[in-house]
Amino acid sequence: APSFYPRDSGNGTCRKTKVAILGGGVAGITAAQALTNQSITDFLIVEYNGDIGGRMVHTPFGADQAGNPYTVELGANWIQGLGTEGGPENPIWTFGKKYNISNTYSDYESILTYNETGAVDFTNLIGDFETAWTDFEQAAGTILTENLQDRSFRAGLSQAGWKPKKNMAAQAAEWWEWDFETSYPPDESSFVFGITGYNLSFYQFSDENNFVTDQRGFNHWLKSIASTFLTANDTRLLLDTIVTDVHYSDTGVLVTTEDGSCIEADYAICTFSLGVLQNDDAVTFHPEFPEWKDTSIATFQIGTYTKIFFQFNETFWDPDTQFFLYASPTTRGYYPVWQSLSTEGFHPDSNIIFATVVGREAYRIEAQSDDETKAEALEVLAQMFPDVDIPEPTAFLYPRWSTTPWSYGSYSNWPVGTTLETHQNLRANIGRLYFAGEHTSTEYFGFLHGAWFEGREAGQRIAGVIAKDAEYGANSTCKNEAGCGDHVKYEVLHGTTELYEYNALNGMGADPFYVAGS
Ligand SMILES: Cc1cc2nc3c(=O)[nH]c(=O)nc-3n(C[C@H](O)[C@H](O)[C@H](O)COP(=O)(O)OP(=O)(O)OC[C@H]3O[C@@H](n4cnc5c(N)ncnc54)[C@H](O)[C@@H]3O)c2cc1C
Repeated sequence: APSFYPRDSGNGTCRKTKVAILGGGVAGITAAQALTNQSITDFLIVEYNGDIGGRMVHTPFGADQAGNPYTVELGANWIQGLGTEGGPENPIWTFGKKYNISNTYSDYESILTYNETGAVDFTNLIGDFETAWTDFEQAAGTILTENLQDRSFRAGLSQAGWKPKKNMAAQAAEWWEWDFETSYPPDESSFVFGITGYNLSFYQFSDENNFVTDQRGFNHWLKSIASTFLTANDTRLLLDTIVTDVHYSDTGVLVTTEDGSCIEADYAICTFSLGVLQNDDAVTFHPEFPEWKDTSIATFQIGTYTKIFFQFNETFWDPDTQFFLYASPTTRGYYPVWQSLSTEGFHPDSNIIFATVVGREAYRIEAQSDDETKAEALEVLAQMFPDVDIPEPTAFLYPRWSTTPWSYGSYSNWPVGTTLETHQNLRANIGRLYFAGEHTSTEYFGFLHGAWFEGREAGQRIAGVIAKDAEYGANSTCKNEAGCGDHVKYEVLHGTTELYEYNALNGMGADPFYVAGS
């Protein structure tokens, strides 16, 4: 073994495999499927939790009339951008249909607005924001085409005439349109890549978002896919196994786990979240990452998106409305969106509603106790519904994504002034260590489908290079659009992204210029 490998601690030797897949979320399972499809069955999936699915995770909550709990999603909940007849389709939508995942169209027009005095209609501001969107998306297109400097989403908005300033209703409308999706404020988000990301999911596929209500859990589709190539107690799936160290080189990868065992692999695919990669206490990589990789990990952002669930003994809000938007008089993003599940198509008569907070408010709320959060949220409901004597919830819970040790955040976002080169360095392999996950997706970062495409890409790249090395070799076809084996990477980063760089080698195989209705 290479000299940097730690000596075997026990009397045994490390378990050996061709490909170690680190993480059993969407990217990990899709990578395993891609390997299987190319006849590479010698792999191991190493997963922290007792189940696969990663950030697509559910929990029992509250009780129905028969006393059985509902299933609610703590992480991913929507299929975002479905697809059109004959057009490209979001793979999550394809599998959702295939495995009969129950879901309901999220009607963003089904919204009532509130402030601290109760119901007040400021839906016109949502309309104003959307009018500005059609203007500023053109400006982003110009920046992209002419290789100009990126700016903040805030700057883009302002130049299109959208200036919410201290108007808290306008701030709430803006939060609803932007932060709710990206979990970052416009001030901290890239203008150009905010627009390309939006276009590639919502113009390329479709502008529909369908909310999953399946009582088997959203991840049922992923488990169904896994069951096509993993047997019931497949010894290639190592659950409840925490990776602590990864030693990598040009010849192999050694993975050590908390229980003291180790895996020696020819290749590895690390699908850990950007939050895990950024956290010094999570997993240690040996040698330390080179400057180009380290810079990209430090540059991109991982947000926090927190859903706070309540069950009451009655539905005191309008049961026919899906969304309730609240404008706090003092704090942007303070319990801003409430979503009813006690509504036709969801879980009618369940008396369940949940609030969503993101970013700094999410950090604040995740750091406080359940009781503190419950009291704040009930006070907001009392302002929204002044005629209602708000009852104590019969069930209450929320996850703490910002401190979850296998995720450290919810999903990634691109900050101001990033380039495709910076992001490509997040994707690129170092020696035999490859990376995949929602955060490595140039086209669909933040989404389940981003993780799906990137997992497949990593599996195909490795399968391709193994086939070449096996020397059936020179003529074997590389089943990967962007090539097999090593990714492109950039030791020196340029200030902007040239138009020709929008290509599959940099993860942008699709056209970033999708426009509404295309
Ligand atoms: C609150 C929230 C809401 C979201 N909403 C949506 C949505 O509505 N629609 C949508 O498309 N996307 C949504 N997303 C994003 C979506 O969940 C992710 O893009 C996707 O699940 C990421 O998959 P992945 O395979 O890249 O990463 P992960 O799912 O994080 O998989 C990585 C795996 O690695 C494991 N792991 C981590 N550390 C270790 C370790 N040390 N040892 C062993 N294993 C380890 C983890 O347990 C995990 O299973 C949401 C995410 C969150 C958190």
